[in-house]
Amino acid sequence: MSQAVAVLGTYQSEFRTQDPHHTFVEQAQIAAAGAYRDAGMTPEDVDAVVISLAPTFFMGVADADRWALDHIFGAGKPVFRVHTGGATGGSAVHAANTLVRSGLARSVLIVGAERIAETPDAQKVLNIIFDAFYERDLPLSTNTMVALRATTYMQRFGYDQEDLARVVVRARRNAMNNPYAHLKGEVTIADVLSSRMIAWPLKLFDICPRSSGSAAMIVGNMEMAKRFATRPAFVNGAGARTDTYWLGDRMGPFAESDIIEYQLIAEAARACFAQGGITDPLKQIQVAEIYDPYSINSAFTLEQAGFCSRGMALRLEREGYWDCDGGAVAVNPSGGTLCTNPIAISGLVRCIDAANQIMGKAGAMQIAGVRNALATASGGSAQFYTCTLFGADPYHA
Ligand SMILES: CC(=O)CC(=O)SCCNC(=O)CCNC(=O)[C@H](O)C(C)(C)COP(=O)(O)OP(=O)(O)OC[C@H]1O[C@@H](n2cnc3c(N)ncnc32)[C@H](O)[C@@H]1OP(=O)(O)O
Repeated sequence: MSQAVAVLGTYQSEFRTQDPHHTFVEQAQIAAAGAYRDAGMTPEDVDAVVISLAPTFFMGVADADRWALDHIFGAGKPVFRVHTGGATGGSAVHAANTLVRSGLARSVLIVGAERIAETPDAQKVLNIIFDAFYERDLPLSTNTMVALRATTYMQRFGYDQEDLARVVVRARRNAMNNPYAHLKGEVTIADVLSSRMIAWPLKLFDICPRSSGSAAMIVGNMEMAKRFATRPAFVNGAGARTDTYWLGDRMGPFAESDIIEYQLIAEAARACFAQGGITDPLKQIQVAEIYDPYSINSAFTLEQAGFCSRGMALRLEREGYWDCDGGAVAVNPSGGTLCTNPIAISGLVRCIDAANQIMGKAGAMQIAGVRNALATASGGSAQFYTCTLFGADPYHA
């Protein structure tokens, strides 16, 4: 029988544009030590390490995971590096979950760090994730790619830039309660609409910043949970799906999936919810930490994951459906990826914020009575999707 998997400790740093006082390995070590401290554990209590690390170009060192290994207490243990673009942190949690659930490890440290803003123009680096022959010269970047998706979605469902702006206003307001958030503050719809145009319809405030910082989580089996945790969160579902590399095969009448609406996240969510006993996400999930690097992204994910029907998320936003105070589901009490995006660990931070809600450790972000919390991630230009469900009790499907 598979083992129940519990979150035993978490750590995240404050996020900012640059962190000139620490190297990448120092950031990673601070996070690992922080998670050990939080769990009351030492490195000897952990059997394996998963490193959450997206493109290493941003660190200026090839294979920065190797550089960090000694500093995160990884030497002498099995170590796995995971990389699925923006979904990296979600996939890293899934890898650790698999190691513990299968009985191969009693407990696993997941750790990573990011310093994307040290690259003068991150979009030039992000451009090389696209196919060299057919796509790269278009020219695509994450900003233009998502703008393409946003334009089509808005046209399909009749939305305007104000609908996008409303998401930003909620995210920045929520982030006021998050001591670790990069961008926060009370901004108005007018502020968002008048911010600098980057790629129509996305303006500066519709787009995530480039964030530096680090994060870590320790997961363990029931025996470790009894030793080290008084109120653990349980990893009750881990669903993931991967799309083809080729953008052209995800568009048009003959496409097998729809890149515009993040169709594959529906399958990832279905698999995740089936494992965790969720049949009606809107009724059973109290907090959703959605990976939303752009104001448009949470709409795709909420719809595909079954919180509302297609094309409805931004209409429900107008009615406060996703608000922390009085909404149907508290979406991104942390402010989400729109306020903080350290790509290599953004998915991990979503998981930490969701798990902390279950463990009652979310501080000023805490939502009352959380029994189930969802964390999502997407990356590699919408090629990889992960959904992770945390619960207050272990669930056996
Ligand atoms: C879905 C996936 O596949 C995976 C993904 O996650 S896709 C997203 C990946 N991330 C990105 O593509 C990064 C997107 N962001 C950017 O490209 C840039 O931040 C930007 C074009 C929006 C702005 O660039 P810029 O003006 O050169 O800003 P940058 O040099 O980063 O930062 C300068 C200042 O602006 C601030 N800033 C950056 N982005 C901001 C934003 N969106 N709103 C408000 N302020 C912002 C920074 O905090 C910084 O202020 P401080 O110096 O006080 O720290």
